[in-house]
Amino acid sequence: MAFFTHHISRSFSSSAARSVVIKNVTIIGGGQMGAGIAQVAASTGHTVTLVDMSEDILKKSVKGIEGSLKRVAKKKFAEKPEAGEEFIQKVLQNVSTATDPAAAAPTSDLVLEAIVENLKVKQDLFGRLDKLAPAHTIFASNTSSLPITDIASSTSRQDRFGGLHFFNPVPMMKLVEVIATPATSQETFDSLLNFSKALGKAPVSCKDTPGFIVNRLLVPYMMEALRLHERGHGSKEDIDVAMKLGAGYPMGPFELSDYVGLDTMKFIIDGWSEKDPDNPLFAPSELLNKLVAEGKLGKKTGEGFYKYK
Ligand SMILES: C[C@H](O)CC(=O)SCCNC(=O)CCNC(=O)[C@H](O)C(C)(C)COP(=O)(O)OP(=O)(O)OC[C@H]1O[C@@H](n2cnc3c(N)ncnc32)[C@H](O)[C@@H]1OP(=O)(O)O
Ligand SMILES: NC(=O)c1ccc[n+]([C@@H]2O[C@H](COP(=O)([O-])OP(=O)(O)OC[C@H]3O[C@@H](n4cnc5c(N)ncnc54)[C@H](O)[C@@H]3O)[C@@H](O)[C@H]2O)c1
Repeated sequence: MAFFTHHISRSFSSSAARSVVIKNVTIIGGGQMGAGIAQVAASTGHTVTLVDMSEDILKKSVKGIEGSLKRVAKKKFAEKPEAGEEFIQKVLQNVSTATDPAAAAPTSDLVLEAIVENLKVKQDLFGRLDKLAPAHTIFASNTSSLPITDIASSTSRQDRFGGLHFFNPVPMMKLVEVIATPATSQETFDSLLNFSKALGKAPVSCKDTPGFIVNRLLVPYMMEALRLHERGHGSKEDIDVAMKLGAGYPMGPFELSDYVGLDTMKFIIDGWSEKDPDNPLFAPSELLNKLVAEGKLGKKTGEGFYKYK
């Protein structure tokens, strides 16, 4: 517990009494992250509406949630498969889907966005949501790299807007970065923090700076691995083995890039490079650009640096 208090302390006094208790959640974007967050929120007793652009995508999202729940249940209820099946059905009952945010936003305590990593698209979405959601509803973004302040600027509720940055795969990764902008109220921050804890996650507090904590360190490292390979200084297989066995990472940088999604990697590095073109840590990679142009986006499309069946 000391861990939380140490990391979460902020510079102004707490007024948690007035923070919103988050029960009904709308998650926009049913991709790897949105589906994972929906799963964890539903597993911890929240009512979730998952929103994406088509019924087909949503069917795939729910199938993914079911598959992941089976993996969780296999371990959690190893001795009692019937209890595992009951758990899966109970969790799935907490998840409904919609192709229009208007279906759920009016009754949501929290609207969390996990759509494509594009500022304009995120701003348009929140601008529209601002008119649909009641005053108490908190908005949050799962962005990897964009300033929360910029995303929030399309709404009239900057005080009820923050960042909630989850990690892939959401059911397994314990960390959530909770981001307050200078305009985020203490009540909103407390609500997001308490929500993260209710999901069983370990939250840390981050300033609204590019990449927050993890990505500011992790993405330059992953890009540096690409550049090392591009210079001919190591095969991707050897670099992956080296970082797993020599540095204790669970995945090598190429495996992890494929896992994150090469489109997301490119969005992140292009955005940072545009803002800080002289920073060599943000220099683009021709190999990454080529793979993305070919639609090889990593595990989610079946091929990236490696092939997946
Ligand atoms: C860019 C963004 O903004 C920020 C980010 O997210 S950066 C990315 C952060 N993520 C990481 O760094 C992930 C690094 N990788 C890992 O931690 C591990 O490789 C891993 C947890 C993904 C998988 O573990 P690993 O032991 O390597 O592989 P694997 O044998 O497939 O999985 C072990 C168990 O984990 C569990 N598991 C893995 N993925 C799961 C999922 N999606 N759902 C449920 N359970 C899962 C399962 O119980 C699995 O056992 P099973 O195969 O019997 O079902
Ligand atoms: N992949 C990661 O490791 C990771 C980790 C943390 C945060 N993020 C961030 O989370 C967000 C989503 O990433 P992802 O990996 O889940 O991407 P993804 O490509 O797997 O999924 C994105 C989903 O959003 C949907 N979508 C796009 N625009 C939409 C809109 N206007 N309305 C509704 N749905 C829309 C797409 O159809 C797709 O299903 C990005 O901002 C990314 O930077 C990614």
